[in-house]
Amino acid sequence: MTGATGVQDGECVTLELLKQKMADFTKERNWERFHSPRNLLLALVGEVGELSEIFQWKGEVPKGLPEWEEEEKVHLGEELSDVLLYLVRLSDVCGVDLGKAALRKIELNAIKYPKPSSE
Ligand SMILES: Nc1ccn([C@H]2C[C@H](O)[C@@H](COP(=O)(O)OP(=O)(O)OP(=O)(O)O)O2)c(=O)n1
Repeated sequence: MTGATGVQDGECVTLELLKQKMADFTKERNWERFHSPRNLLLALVGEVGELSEIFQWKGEVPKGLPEWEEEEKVHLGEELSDVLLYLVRLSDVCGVDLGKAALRKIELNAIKYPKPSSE
């Protein structure tokens, strides 16, 4: 089953697929002129603000969000997606391979913050 997403159940959603879908979405609407690096960065920051609003005034919430209504979780997924999609698109228009850059950064993090030595 692919449902509305075009992705098979159990199939991994790759950054490459999201990048291609965002590129197609933009081209089909002739919006490429709006998707400049600066505009995308501002859009990304705006969506981070919308994501923050969901948690605003709630205080600390337990992992898994057990007390949240389904509707709130759907909304959370939408705002997380907006952030991810603008990040993927920003990386693309800047010519940065986000997946490779992120893997490299994880390596750098591991060097900067070594595992505790076993006693
Ligand atoms: N110029 C644009 C406008 C929108 N989008 C895409 C990327 C985001 O995933 C989503 C953002 O759409 P909206 O600006 O309508 O923001 P919201 O979906 O958050 O709506 P609202 O701000 O009304 O909650 O659409 C895009 O790629 N380029």
